[in-house]
Amino acid sequence: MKFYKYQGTGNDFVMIDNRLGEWDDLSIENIQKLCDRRFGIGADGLIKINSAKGVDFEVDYYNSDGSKSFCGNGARCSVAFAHFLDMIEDKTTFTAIDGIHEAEIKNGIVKLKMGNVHNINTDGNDFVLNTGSPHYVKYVEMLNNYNVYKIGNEIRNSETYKKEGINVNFVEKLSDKELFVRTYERGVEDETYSCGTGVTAAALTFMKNNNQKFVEIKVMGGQLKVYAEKDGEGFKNIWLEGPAVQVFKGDINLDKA
Ligand SMILES: N[C@H](CCC[C@H](N)C(=O)O)C(=O)O
Repeated sequence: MKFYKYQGTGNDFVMIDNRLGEWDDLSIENIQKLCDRRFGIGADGLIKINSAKGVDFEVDYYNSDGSKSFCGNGARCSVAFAHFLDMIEDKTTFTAIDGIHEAEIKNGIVKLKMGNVHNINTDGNDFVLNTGSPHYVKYVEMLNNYNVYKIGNEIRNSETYKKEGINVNFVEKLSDKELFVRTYERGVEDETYSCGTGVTAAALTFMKNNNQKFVEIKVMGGQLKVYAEKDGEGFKNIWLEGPAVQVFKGDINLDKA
């Protein structure tokens, strides 16, 4: 199997050009093996780029445990991959598990339009919302020293959330214009260096209390930007912007993975 390895602010993916459907039957066990950081290629997730009617392509995302979801950073990397394959120029429309997305790419920076968010719920002093995947958002102090794995794992597996699972984001306000976000990701079952839908969720919980339309987000793997407009209790015209990089390419014999 020919693969490409991409990363978006440290959230990393095995990327496969599946436009001919050669890997439609890729098993969950094989996806887990390919994502394994000791016995496989190693990644937070695997993405198949499929052909799709009426749009440029389909982004078919799997977490490293084989579960499916929408992935913001993965979608951004998919746009960079499609551009690399000369499937698109600087603008695209594609489909994913949560619906149709527009995106733009310029000099390796991908700007992805996220789905609208109709409401932000609360759980105690914390927030719960869906930005294409489900997110829990908790504001904390001194995030650098915070036990993201322990607390994130506890919330993700709590009575309320354990059935469907939820991504758990910890947020520290650095200034009126910048947040620091660390995320425990469902389906990876660990902290990742960046979570696109997660930083979007964090940004919206921040913007709901002020009139900003832009937030800079520091993540473990770099910097992301989120733009959004208030729309009643929710937000519309939400964009996630940041780098997407092809790290290497290769061939792997699935039988031996
Ligand atoms: N683990 C997430 C999907 C990937 C989200 C994250 N990698 C992103 O960039 O949005 C979930 O199961 O909902």
